[in-house]
This record gives sequence, C-alpha cells and structure tokens, in this order.
Amino acid sequence: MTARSPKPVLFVAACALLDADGRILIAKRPEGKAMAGFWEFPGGKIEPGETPEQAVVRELREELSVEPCERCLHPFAFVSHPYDDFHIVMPLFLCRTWDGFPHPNEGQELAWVRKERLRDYQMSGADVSLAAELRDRL
Ligand SMILES: Nc1nc2c([nH]c(=O)n2[C@@H]2O[C@H](COP(=O)(O)OP(=O)(O)OP(=O)(O)O)[C@@H](O)[C@H]2O)c(=O)[nH]1
Ligand SMILES: [Mg+2]
Repeated sequence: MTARSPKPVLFVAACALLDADGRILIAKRPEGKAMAGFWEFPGGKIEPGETPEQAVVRELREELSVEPCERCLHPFAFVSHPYDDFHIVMPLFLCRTWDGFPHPNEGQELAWVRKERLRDYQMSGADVSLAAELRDRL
C-alpha cells in the first residue's frame, strides 16, 4: 500500500480576472485569516459536490460581488504545494468577462497589477510559481 500524506489535502480553486489592459486582479488576505497579508488570486475551497468552476463562481460572488460565467473560465495552470500544516491543490483559471465591479466584500485590499509587476507583491507560497507562469505565458 502507498503511504498517505500526513497532512490534509485542501482543494482550492482560484481565478485571475484580466481587464482590458491585461492587468490581473489580486487580493490581500485580511487580518484574522490564515496567511494574512499575503496577496493571492480570488477564490476559495472547493465544497463537496462542486466543480472547481462552480467554486470559483461562488467565491467570486461572495468575495467580490462579481459574476463570471462558467464558460468564461479558462484553465491556465495548477499547483500542488506543501504548506506546514496542509497540502494545497489549486487550479488557476483566467477570466476576461464578468458582470459587476469587483468590490472587497471581506475588507481585503484589491490591486490590478501588470504581470511584470506581480513579483512586487508578496504572494502565498503556492502562488509564486503561478505568478511566474502568468509572466511567461500570458
Ligand atoms: N483563494 C486563494 N487561496 C489560496 C491561494 N493560494 C493559497 O495558498 N491559498 C490558500 O488556500 C486556502 C483556502 O483559501 P481561502 O481562504 O480563500 O478559502 P475560502 O475563501 O473558502 O475561505 P473561508 O474558509 O474563510 O471561507 C487558504 O489557506 C489560502 O491561503 C490563492 O491564490 N487564492
Ligand atoms: Mg477565499
């Protein structure tokens, strides 16, 4: 039998909203949340029975009052990354079309950032390689 991971595996789905100028929306995790102060792509945990796309639509609605259509979500890359207390598996979608104006419903700071400037923002460990992929492949 193969050994199991001693840490829980967390399935998260995230989305890079891209505006007409090619800037990417990132959010700073607010005080009181795990990894507070780190910048990340909006999104959250995939709930049982949800697809990653459904999770992104729900999370963007909850966190930003933004409505992307599911077919506007394009798979871009994924990470499988060990943190000290859990292991995260997270697909990142790209989205260029949505309804509404992003509003920080959880008190999170928002920033529209050019891909070349992503390195100026301290991102969670799992996101560093995604930011590099965006720089290289977008
Ligand atoms: N949303 C999001 N979470 C990320 C990213 N990178 C990363 O390591 N995570 C981690 O994934 C975990 C779950 O994400 P989350 O806190 O957004 O989940 P959620 O919206 O369901 O939060 P909640 O439990 O407060 O409702 C957190 O520990 C978060 O730090 C990212 O780019 N976006
Ligand atoms: Mg979240």
